[in-house]
Amino acid sequence: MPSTSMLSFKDWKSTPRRALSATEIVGALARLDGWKLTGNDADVAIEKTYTFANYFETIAFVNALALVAHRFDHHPDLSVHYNRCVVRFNTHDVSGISQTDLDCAAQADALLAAV
Ligand SMILES: C[C@H](O)[C@H](O)[C@H]1CNC2=NC(N)=NC(=O)C2=N1
Repeated sequence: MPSTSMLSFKDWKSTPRRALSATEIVGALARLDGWKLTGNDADVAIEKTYTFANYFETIAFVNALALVAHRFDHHPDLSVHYNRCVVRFNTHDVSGISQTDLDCAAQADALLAAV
């Protein structure tokens, strides 16, 4: 029986990842709020800046995002400031952007949809 633990990520680890095409990335970003493409070649990533009222809220978001990263076995680069956090996702295995990056971006947004 599959684990229903919120800490489980084995289903995601078994999902093969492939680099999305430029057309696929542009189409997907149009359906996400505030995410943009940055960098190029091996440094390409999708990025969003989340702003908060204060440091406590920023860190609470970072901690919640850590759970998403663990579940997906996919870990964003974070730039943490007093009232904002810059989140960057890319997929090392494919040297580009994969569906996992987009899924994690949507999950990051969903963390804030409830508050
Ligand atoms: C072995 C492990 O699944 C991989 O190294 C994972 C870990 N976390 C990751 N995080 C990100 N952002 N991109 C990856 O390609 C990636 N790969």
